[in-house]
Amino acid sequence: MYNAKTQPKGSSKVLVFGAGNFGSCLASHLGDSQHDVYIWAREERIVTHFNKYHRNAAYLKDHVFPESITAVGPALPSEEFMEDMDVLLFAIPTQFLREMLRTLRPKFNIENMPLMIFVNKGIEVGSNALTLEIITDTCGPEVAEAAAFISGPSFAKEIVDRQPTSVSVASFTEIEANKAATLFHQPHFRCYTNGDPIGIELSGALKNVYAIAAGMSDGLGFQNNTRAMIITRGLAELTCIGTAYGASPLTFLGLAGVGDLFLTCSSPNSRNYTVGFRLGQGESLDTILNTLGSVAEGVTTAKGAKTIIDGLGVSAPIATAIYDVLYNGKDTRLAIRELMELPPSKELELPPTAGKPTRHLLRKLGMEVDSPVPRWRTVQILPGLNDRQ
Ligand SMILES: NC(=O)C1=CN([C@@H]2O[C@H](COP(=O)(O)OP(=O)(O)OC[C@H]3O[C@@H](n4cnc5c(N)ncnc54)[C@H](O)[C@@H]3O)[C@@H](O)[C@H]2O)C=CC1
Ligand SMILES: O=C(CO)COP(=O)(O)O
Repeated sequence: MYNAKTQPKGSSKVLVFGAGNFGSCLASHLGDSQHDVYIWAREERIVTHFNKYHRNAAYLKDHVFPESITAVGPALPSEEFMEDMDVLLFAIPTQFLREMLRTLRPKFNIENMPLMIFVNKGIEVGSNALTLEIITDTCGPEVAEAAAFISGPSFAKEIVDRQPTSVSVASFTEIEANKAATLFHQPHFRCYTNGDPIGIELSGALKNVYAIAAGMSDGLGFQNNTRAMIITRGLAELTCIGTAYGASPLTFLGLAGVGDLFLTCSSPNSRNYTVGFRLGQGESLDTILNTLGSVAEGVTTAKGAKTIIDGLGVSAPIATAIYDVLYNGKDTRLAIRELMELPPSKELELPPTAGKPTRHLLRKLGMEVDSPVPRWRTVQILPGLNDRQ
């Protein structure tokens, strides 16, 4: 029977999966706050180099990590090692997460589960699943219900430079969101909790598609008016898609929604913006992806987003145009022209919150489907859930 491990009052033992930009950055942030941190990398050379020099040989190369952090891998950690952890933090791109969780699941002691935190921002290709569904399929509904999701305007490089930063921390289970927020909260890193993990996940995944659009516009030479239009109309699309999906429209006004949308649509430090910029400048998608050196989740997420948009029957012309540019060879300048030539329409018309995908997901999770918008309240009436420590 599922049981969440009691979290210690002071320092926690944290195992971070993924030694890319964001996994390394979060390991550094937690290591800085006196937590006992381990980082798993799948490349032997990264593990060896990290433990010798306290630097990551492939990502955030200029950063010196706290000496307290230990790199492990490339073999996956043992059952005993993971059971000893208070927190398992996943910073793995969405497309690889299912395989990773499937491999790890037999090593979990479900009766003594560490807090599980996920920071990836994407939709799985093929299944169109959010991370919540991937966790449900691989680890079971109780693990998914207790999982926490961190999202918001947070470039890895700026976090390690201790730039003041804020994020949303969401879970269906309030107590777990609070635990994750407490773990990360620092004077330079504020955490706000949120009870709509589906809305938070959709925000993080879809903003990447709009970041490609904004970059593309800049790459084509359009200026500030155009970028502001894309950000604002992107927010309207994001809110319509999310509301029809069954999330709270208010979630999209938060850090993970408009906050991250604004950040990634307006900075060349965003990989998704960069993909769009280079497309606008005339490079091919293959060349860009072969030389980017890091993941841009918006490229794969555009596929799932298109299927979700079509399935919900909502109007999302920008996301659809990006899908056509990426996968149907549509010319970037033509895409912008066609968007501009659309007939006038109402500025914001929220679809009725049918929430079919959310209802499907909640049923899979074994949760009550009494409201189209999931809230902590819904979770709290389930017997026993509040008793979890
Ligand atoms: N970099 C950033 O500022 C932020 C990134 N994120 C999200 O965090 C997630 C990870 O992003 P980054 O660390 O930036 O990506 P990255 O491209 O810097 O690193 C990717 C990591 O995934 C690992 N990886 C690649 N293939 C794998 C596989 N088959 N199995 C397991 N691991 C594999 C790589 O070894 C590497 O450690 C993404 O979903 C991203 O959207 C979220 C917030 C900020
Ligand atoms: O999500 C991010 C910052 O919040 C990082 O964006 P990119 O993946 O586009 O670099």
